[in-house]
Formats: sequence, structure tokens, C-alpha cells
Amino acid sequence: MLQYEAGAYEYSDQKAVIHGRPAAETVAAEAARRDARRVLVVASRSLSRQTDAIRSIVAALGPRHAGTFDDVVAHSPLSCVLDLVGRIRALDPDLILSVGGGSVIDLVKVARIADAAGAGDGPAVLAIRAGVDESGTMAPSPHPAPRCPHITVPTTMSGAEFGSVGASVDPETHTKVAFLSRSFPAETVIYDPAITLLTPEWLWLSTGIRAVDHAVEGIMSRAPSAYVDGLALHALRLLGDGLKAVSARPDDLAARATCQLGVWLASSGIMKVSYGASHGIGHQLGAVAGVPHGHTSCVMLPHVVALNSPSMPERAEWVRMALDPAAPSAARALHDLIAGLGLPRTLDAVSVPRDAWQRIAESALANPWVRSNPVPLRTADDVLALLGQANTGQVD
Ligand SMILES: NC(=O)c1ccc[n+]([C@@H]2O[C@H](COP(=O)([O-])OP(=O)(O)OC[C@H]3O[C@@H](n4cnc5c(N)ncnc54)[C@H](O)[C@@H]3O)[C@@H](O)[C@H]2O)c1
Ligand SMILES: O=C(O)CCC(=O)CC(=O)O
Repeated sequence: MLQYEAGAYEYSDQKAVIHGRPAAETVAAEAARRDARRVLVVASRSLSRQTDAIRSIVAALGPRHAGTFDDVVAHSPLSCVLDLVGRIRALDPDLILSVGGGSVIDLVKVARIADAAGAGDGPAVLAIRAGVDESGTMAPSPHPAPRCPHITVPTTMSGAEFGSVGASVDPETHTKVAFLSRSFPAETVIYDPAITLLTPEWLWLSTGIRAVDHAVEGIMSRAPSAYVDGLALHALRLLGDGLKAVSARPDDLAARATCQLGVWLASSGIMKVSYGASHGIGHQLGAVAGVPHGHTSCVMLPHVVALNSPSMPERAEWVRMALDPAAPSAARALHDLIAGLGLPRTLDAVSVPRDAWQRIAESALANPWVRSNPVPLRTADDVLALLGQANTGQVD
């Protein structure tokens, strides 16, 4: 019989999701439903300046639109957070709409609580970071209620729209700083498959593997949850089918919508179960070597699953069956999916310099998800061995 540890608080509050609908008219209807009169739009710069996507959303909002902030830099650095806080204070919005990937969504999350906390400079923002205790458990960021709700139109598959965690990069230390708040999951998530046609293919597909990573490390967690298992297993079926279909037919809106439903279910585990070394080492690959978030999962996930599978064979079998019953193992099912999508599979392919490996390995040991990997990684040499394995791009 399946066994789950007795839980203290297991949250299951996913907020409203509207899927398969055009972004502009859905945003306008949602703003009207909320009687919002001063909507601040925060958008990915490329969407705002190189496409009509934001213009049509702003047109649909009409007089409810108060302003647009599109000076967004990847990984939501602290300087960007402060700029957005300034804009929020200047405009006093009654609704914030984010349109873009995880960087835009995390930026809004952190700026909203920095604004609420009255933070006006970098040290004041860092002062509301999440605490982390000896066991790696995070404590919430102290802040009063944010001034207004946040709704979002995600254009990648990061799943950040559901996470009660948000991150910003501290320029002093080049590390990602985590913030934690029950106010972080967006109040309404609007999934429009058509707006994702504007997302570069590498970003769409690789963030899809990030969503697969959320599902797989949720299922193969050291401390799994029955709630997350149920959602994550169906997420793998949706994502496996949807990603292959989009790769074969990029214009297939139904396949893109299937992927978005997969992200919704896959993200159910963010901050609800402890993840493993694919998330943990991935964070360091991003912080130290600038590897895009989705690419970190393409390189690390099959190898972390190969490492962990012998310690949880039944769960590995669930992953294999959900992704590819014909594959000999869960790790091979993942490897073949990533290879079939034409995504990078080695550290060299994502331009991680060899002389950065030691720093990545050492900093990874402090990451909570490396510390909670089901098979313990105790030393920098353990992490280096896994990096070496990942650089082969092959699993047995
Ligand atoms: N808080 C969470 O739960 C959570 C979950 C996943 C990711 N994240 C965070 O999100 C970030 C990664 O997000 P991501 O993988 O979605 O990528 P991203 O938002 O960082 O975007 C990657 C790059 O693609 C560019 N881009 C070009 N066209 C775009 C388009 N149409 N839509 C969006 N971006 C476009 C962006 O400007 C950016 O430079 C990381 O900083 C990560 O920490 C947070
Ligand atoms: O839930 C977590 O473990 C933190 C969120 C996270 O790692 C999401 C991500 O980086 O993709």
C-alpha cells in the first residue's frame, strides 16, 4: 500500500485559471469583473516592443489601463524590482497584469511585497527575503498585504504563476534570493495558446521540460504528497503528448493548450513538496553560468532521475509509464523526450565553462533542493560526479 508521511499543513489552493481563451478580451473581461480602473501592465520587453501582443491588450483595457512597465531583465534582478516598486508607487494601480515568462511574473511578485513592506532600496528588499532554517525549510517573507491583486498571462511554461516562492538576483553576490508569500500565486491565470506563438521555440519547449521537471521531482520527492502525485502524473501525460505535438506542428493551438493544462497540474507541487537536485543544481547553473531555466532541466533531469530511481523504483515506474511505456527506464524516457525535441543535453551545449564546475558544485551544496535530493549529495565531489555524468548527455 502507498505510504505518505502525516502532513501538518498541505495547501491545495490553486487560484482561478481561464484556459484556451484570447488574452486581450479575457484580460479586459477580468479587469471589468474586478471593477479595476487603474491597471498596470508589466510585460516582457520583447513582447511589448517587438510584437502587437501588449498593444492589443492595452487597447482592450481602454481607459482602465494606467501604464505599462516593460524594463524587465531576465531573472528579475534587484534593480528591476526597485524600478517596478517606484512605478507602482507613482501609479497606485488597483490591479497588476503581468504578461511574459517566469522573470516577469517573479518580478511582480517580489515588487508587490517590497512595495507593501515600504522597501525603498536593495538592502530593504533583501531584508524581506525568506528565512531558511537548518533543514532547508523556508520561512515566509515578512510583509503586510500587497496594495492590489496580480493577474497574469504566462507566455512560457515556467509555472511561476502558481508558485508561492519568487526570486530576484542580488548583484552583489550573483545569487538568487528567494522570497516566500501566500500572496504570490496569481489571482487569475489566463492561458491563451495563441499568444505563445510569439514565444521563441527554444524557450517554449525548454520551459515545457521545466514543467516536466516540476512534475517528475514532485513525484520522485523525498517526502511526496498524494495531492501532488495525482496532479503531476496526469501533467506528465499532457506535457509528453503536447510537447511532441508542438514540436512537430508549431502552429497547433490545441497542442499548445494541452501543454498549458499540463503546466497547471505540474506546478501543483511548487513549494508543496521538496524537490531534488535537478531543481537545486539547476538554480546554480542559472546563477553562476547564466543557463536559461528550462535548459537546466534538459541537462540535469535525466541524470538526477537515473541517480534517484533505484531508491524509489515504484515512483520511477510511474514516471516511465506516464511518459513512454516503451522506454526501458524513466531516465531514458526523459532523455528521449528531450532529444526528440532537439533541446540541449550537455553542460557544454549550454555553454557552462569547465572552470565553473567547482563553483557550481560548492554553491549547490547550500541549495535546499540539493539538500533534499532523495539520494544524498554530501560533498562537492558528489555534485561534480553528477555534473560529469550530465555532460555525457547519455543515460543507460
Ligand atoms: N517562482 C516560481 O515558482 C518560478 C517557477 C519557475 C521559474 N521561475 C523563475 O522564472 C525565471 C525563468 O522564467 P522563464 O523560463 O519563463 O524565462 P524568462 O521569463 O526568464 O524569459 C527568458 C528570456 O526570453 C525572453 N523572451 C523573448 N520572447 C519572450 C516571450 N514571448 N515571452 C517571454 N519571454 C520572452 C525574455 O525577455 C528573457 O530574456 C527564472 O528567473 C526562475 O527563477 C520562478
Ligand atoms: O518549489 C520550489 O521548490 C521552488 C520553486 C522552484 O524551484 C521553481 C523553479 O525554479 O522552477
